[in-house]
Amino acid sequence: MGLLTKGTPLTWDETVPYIDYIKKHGITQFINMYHRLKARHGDQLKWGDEIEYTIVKFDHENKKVRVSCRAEELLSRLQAAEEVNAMIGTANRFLWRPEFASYMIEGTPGVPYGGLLACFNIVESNMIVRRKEVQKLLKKGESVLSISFPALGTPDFTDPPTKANPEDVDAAGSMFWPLQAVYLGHPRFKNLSKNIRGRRGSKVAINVPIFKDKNTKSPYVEDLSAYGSGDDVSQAKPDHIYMDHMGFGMGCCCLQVTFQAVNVDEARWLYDQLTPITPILLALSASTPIFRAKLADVDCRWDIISASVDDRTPEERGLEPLKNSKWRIEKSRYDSTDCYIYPCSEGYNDIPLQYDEAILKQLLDGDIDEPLAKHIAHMFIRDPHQVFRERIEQDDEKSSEHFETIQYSNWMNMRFKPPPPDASDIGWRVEFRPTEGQLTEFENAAYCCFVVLLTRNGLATCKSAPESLKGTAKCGPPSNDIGEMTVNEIINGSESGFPGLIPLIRQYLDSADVDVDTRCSISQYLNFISICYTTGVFKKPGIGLISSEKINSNSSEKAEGNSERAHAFHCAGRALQCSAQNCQYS
Ligand SMILES: Nc1ncnc2c1ncn2[C@@H]1O[C@H](COP(=O)(O)OP(=O)(O)OP(=O)(O)O)[C@@H](O)[C@H]1O
Ligand SMILES: N[C@@H](CCC(=O)O)C(=O)O
Ligand SMILES: N[C@@H](CS)C(=O)O
Repeated sequence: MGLLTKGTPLTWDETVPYIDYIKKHGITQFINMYHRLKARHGDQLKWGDEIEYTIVKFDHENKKVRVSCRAEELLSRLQAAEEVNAMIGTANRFLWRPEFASYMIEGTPGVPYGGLLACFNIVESNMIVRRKEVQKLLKKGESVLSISFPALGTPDFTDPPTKANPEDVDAAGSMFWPLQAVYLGHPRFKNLSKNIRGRRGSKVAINVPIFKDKNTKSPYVEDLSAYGSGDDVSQAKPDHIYMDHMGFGMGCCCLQVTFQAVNVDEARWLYDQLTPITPILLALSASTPIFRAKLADVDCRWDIISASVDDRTPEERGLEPLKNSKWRIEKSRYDSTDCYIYPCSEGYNDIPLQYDEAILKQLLDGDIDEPLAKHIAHMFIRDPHQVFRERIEQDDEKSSEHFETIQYSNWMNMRFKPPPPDASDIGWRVEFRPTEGQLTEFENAAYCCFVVLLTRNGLATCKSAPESLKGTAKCGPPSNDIGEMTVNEIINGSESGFPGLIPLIRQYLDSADVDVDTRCSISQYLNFISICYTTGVFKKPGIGLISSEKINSNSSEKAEGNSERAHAFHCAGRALQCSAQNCQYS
């Protein structure tokens, strides 16, 4: 959902003179916050899921499904219940927040779950009732999906009807994506897309490999003349599905899980331990094989979102010699993490990190230890895209807004989240972000509980978090105990001796105090993940920490096994059928 403060948003050109100021103060805010909260200890394990939903509308007469752009109206009704609960002092069962698109809403449990294993038994039912809560407000023909809509950006994909206008700067110049499909109830989303375009110097270009069957022409070149011409289509590549707006990525649905750690050290350790799991969960949960109603040769949203917010200049992308930009940047700001942050993980950091020396120095001078300072400095190579005129001057002792504007627009597979400055009951957290939204509550609950259970299980065979960061000298060199395994072996165990994540979780449950009913629910989740067919999607997986370079190569190799997987759709017997032009339920 991101940072939703309000004010008069600056355009990209208006932002430029303030960039250095905002970064400097963002870092000061982080330093102040870190020292104020670093000793915070004893927070309970808490966790919660976030599901992004798409509202659709069926037009049975014309056999067509469109997205229904009613998020703002639905949210005002869903959120009204929160206000009433606040007045009468009752806990919320759910919380509802806006997301990028005008057809999307995000739902979370009203309060985070706690450490009891019995919580695993209410996750799915909370998700079921959460969906019902929305369904109650839907109009005839409307439905709510927790997967990404496959026909985004096709002509006539919205209800009410809208039309893209490449001349509209507010719509970031897209020839497919109408402004009305962006959530306009908060300036964040329109502003981000406009300013990403402003910084990049052109609209974003997303090219996804098309799936080729025997009838697909080779090369496959789409006739885009009905949409635009000249500059509008100049970035479209043959053999690819072309898209040109942030919404094609950010308008996809994901399932995220946030954990609260006992203290900052544990949060940093958890961040590192979960990082190698992220590409595996992305592959397992892959459920986005169709873009602009065309079958793609990838089945995840990841590369599409990554390209959809890629604000790097041509110089930063390596297309032109460096002249005005400071450096080449390897990746978009939505991508995988580049470094571990727990001190004992430092030996695994083998990707050269870019950072501004002055920013790193500011952090080190502010007594932030080196691994954390480098992580923050590396995030701060990105410029802010959401600056409000009234909020430039801030009290750096009290506010963390300049820090958060950059932190919340570094959309990485993991996020390390300091406690909010104004909420004393929330501790240091990490967010697990790669998982794709699934069609059913059962699947969403299964992936969510699986990730949470991994954190209970000492993250499989890994050592538990050392007691204190002061022990860094005893960390020792990086382990060589690394083997190559398929996802199937990682999940279910390998002949080479790795027991597998699911058997390890089962072992843990055998020794834990868990009631029969909860154990039964968890067993079904584990069985589902265990049998969900996985091919050797990764060439270089590992368990525990592996080098950060390997994690990144895993991410880029994720598409390799795709042709062997009939997309994740078979796992749940889904009935959504898509032709080249649109999607329908059979
Ligand atoms: N103290 C807490 N500990 C752990 N999880 C929490 C805590 N408070 C809220 N959550 C859970 O964190 C999730 C996201 O809540 P939060 O308000 O932090 O969102 P956010 O920071 O805006 O999210 P995002 O990073 O996706 O933009 C929800 O699932 C919620 O239940
Ligand atoms: N919709 C985005 C995530 C949005 C966010 O950053 O919360 C996704 O599918 O990853
Ligand atoms: N979830 C995204 C959508 S742009 C954000 O607000 O950061």
